[in-house]
Amino acid sequence: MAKETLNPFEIAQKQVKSACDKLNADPAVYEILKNPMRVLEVSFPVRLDDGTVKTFIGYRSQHNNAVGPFKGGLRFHPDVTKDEVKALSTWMTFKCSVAGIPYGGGKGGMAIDPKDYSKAELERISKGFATAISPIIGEKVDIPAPDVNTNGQIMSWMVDAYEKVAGKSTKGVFTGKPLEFGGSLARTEATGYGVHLTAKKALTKLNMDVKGATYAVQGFGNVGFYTAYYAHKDGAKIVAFSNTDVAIYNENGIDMEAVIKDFEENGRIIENKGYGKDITNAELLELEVDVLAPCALENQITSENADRIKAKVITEGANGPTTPEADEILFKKGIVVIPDILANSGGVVVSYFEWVQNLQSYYWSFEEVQQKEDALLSTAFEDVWALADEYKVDLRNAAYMKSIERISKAMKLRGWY
Ligand SMILES: NC(=O)C1=CN([C@@H]2O[C@H](COP(=O)(O)OP(=O)(O)OC[C@H]3O[C@@H](n4cnc5c(N)ncnc54)[C@H](O)[C@@H]3O)[C@@H](O)[C@H]2O)C=CC1
Ligand SMILES: O=C(O)CCC(=O)C(=O)O
Repeated sequence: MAKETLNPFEIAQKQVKSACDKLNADPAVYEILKNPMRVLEVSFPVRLDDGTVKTFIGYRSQHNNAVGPFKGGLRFHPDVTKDEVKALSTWMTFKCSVAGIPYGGGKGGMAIDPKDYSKAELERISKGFATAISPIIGEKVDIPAPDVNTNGQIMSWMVDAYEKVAGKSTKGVFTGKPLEFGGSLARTEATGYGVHLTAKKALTKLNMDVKGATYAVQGFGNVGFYTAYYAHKDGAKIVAFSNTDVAIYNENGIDMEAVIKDFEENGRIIENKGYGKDITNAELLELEVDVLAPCALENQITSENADRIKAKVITEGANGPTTPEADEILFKKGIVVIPDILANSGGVVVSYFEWVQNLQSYYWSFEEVQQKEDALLSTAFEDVWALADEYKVDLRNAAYMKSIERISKAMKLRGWY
């Protein structure tokens, strides 16, 4: 057997190829979808607080815009590579399509750790990056948003830099903005809300009740926290969570009211304040739970550990946490994997709502946004579940198949093949 690849772009290509084959799609469809349409690498100088100048490298990958403008986040993380950004942009194309929103896929990033810089430096870096990619982004062209280690403040700096280049007010060029600056209610909560919503739907399909269902959540940032928050709200028992500082297990259920207070006060969980016993991140993945939610980074569930996973449902908050080899093992074990492009699509869905509100300059209530998110995700989940049933494939293949049907029609109508 060939050695398992952990290169996210090779993994993304494998996933697209697998679904194209299962659909018996015209060979031109994979030929077009296997590569991003454009990948921009930029290098720009920033003056640091000590007076020295440092050059930063950034990427923006635009995978496919047959359905609509490119859309997807910007990541600031030391491990960012061009191939990672290409993979993430590929996943965005299929994510937007499976959710039924009018976008293609894009993604960008820089290999930096924001913790290494002062707030003033981070502002100059963010504005420098936005200016450097400004020739290829725009409200109707490519609309970035937050991803790992980026947030509403960073989006606001980027809007400011972009508007200076564009010479006009155009807040809809970035989403994930703070409320006071054109953001949408329910965007902060949106991804985790959807990650839990899709898990709840899978539990129902398995005739299991969400009340009392046990959850383990790996990665406790924006996505992981709100996944646990909404699961807790629905009566589930959060037995474990982790981030880069802690990994905690409590078989009786973690005191979520205390954790929510801690998170809201500090922006993250820095230490284990008696929430349970310390475990490792690897142990968390292998716990006997009803729902496992990997909400951190890629390649967490591989052929190395897939056999030891005991969860009944895996809901992928993160992008790319499971390799294709692991998928096969999990499918054989009967574990339901709700793929990233479906499970975490709530974020881009509400980014879409933010963009629509920006274009109209008319803003909706929290409830209205969340109801609309619920409606889109529920339809997508049911469609993907039915397709998986029809073709006897896993939900990942089914989600790609549903997307490819839509994208290939748009490409055909445009005369691309
Ligand atoms: N923020 C959003 O709206 C969306 C995010 N995603 C994906 O969700 C994932 C998480 O993103 P965010 O929550 O936004 O980022 P974040 O920066 O808010 O949080 C990331 C969390 O993961 C933890 N983490 C990092 N490496 C880890 C490891 N090896 N083990 C355990 N924990 C680890 C960090 O400590 C932090 O708690 C990423 O894959 C991202 O692409 C997907 C869809 C939308
Ligand atoms: O909100 C968005 O536009 C993009 C979110 C994103 O980057 C993702 O879904 O991975």
